[in-house]
Amino acid sequence: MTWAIVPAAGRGTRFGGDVPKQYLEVAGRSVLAHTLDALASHSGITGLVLVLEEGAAPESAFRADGTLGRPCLITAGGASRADSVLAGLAALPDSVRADEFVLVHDAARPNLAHADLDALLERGRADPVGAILAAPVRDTLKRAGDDGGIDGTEPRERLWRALTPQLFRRLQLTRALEAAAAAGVAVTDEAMAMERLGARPLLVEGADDNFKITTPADLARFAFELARRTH
Ligand SMILES: Nc1ccn([C@@H]2O[C@H](COP(=O)(O)OP(=O)(O)OP(=O)(O)O)[C@@H](O)[C@H]2O)c(=O)n1
Ligand SMILES: C[C@](O)(CO)[C@H](O)COP(=O)(O)O
Repeated sequence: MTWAIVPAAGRGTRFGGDVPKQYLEVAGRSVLAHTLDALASHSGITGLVLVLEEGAAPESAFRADGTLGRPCLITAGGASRADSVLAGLAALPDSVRADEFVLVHDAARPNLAHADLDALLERGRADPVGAILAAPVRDTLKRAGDDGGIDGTEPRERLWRALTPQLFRRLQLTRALEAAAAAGVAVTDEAMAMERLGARPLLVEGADDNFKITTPADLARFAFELARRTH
């Protein structure tokens, strides 16, 4: 069984608007509530650590009536996603051993399928280091010039898009994130912090529709995907 850390302390600046995107509603529930349910409804998840912006009201985040059916601890995040993940790691119960795998999943990725979680947990736990869900790049990649013209085409062989959840051992991930912070390196995912220390986490292919809600178009896409799945 695995604890899940859910970084949800972002402001959603690229999305725009006054309400951070994780609190916007789709089908009557917040994006965050959909994400928490996707995790809490999986039998392999022991509990969740929800990382919210300092001072955020948990009740505004999700149904606070305990209907998740799993322990859900709440802690304050930090200025960066990495800071928030470190806060989530520190908030895990003492019962979560240093060598125990924990997973980190973006609150902004509500469309997580249990089949992907199954694959990550099974293959990640069998790896010495851990694993991440990822999707192979399938489009041609262009490098842009300052004038908006194409400077060139980048080789896409063996390029993958990192998704979440990402699965690593509690102490190893904590130390990797702390080392990156101490070196002044802004890591954009957990794997990057591990890679810096020479680790080679396993890539586990995940569904393309486990996308991150970053812009309004992504929210509309999630609403469509949810309607398609539930009707
Ligand atoms: N200081 C931060 C920044 C981000 N996140 C979380 O990390 C996830 C992925 O980050 P992103 O999509 O970049 O969210 P925001 O930082 O809110 O978006 P933006 O960069 O557009 O402001 C989100 O669930 C977000 O809430 C966090 O917990 N703490
Ligand atoms: C962790 C992540 O979702 C993997 O793709 C991504 O790096 C988050 O980046 P963001 O800029 O914090 O959204």
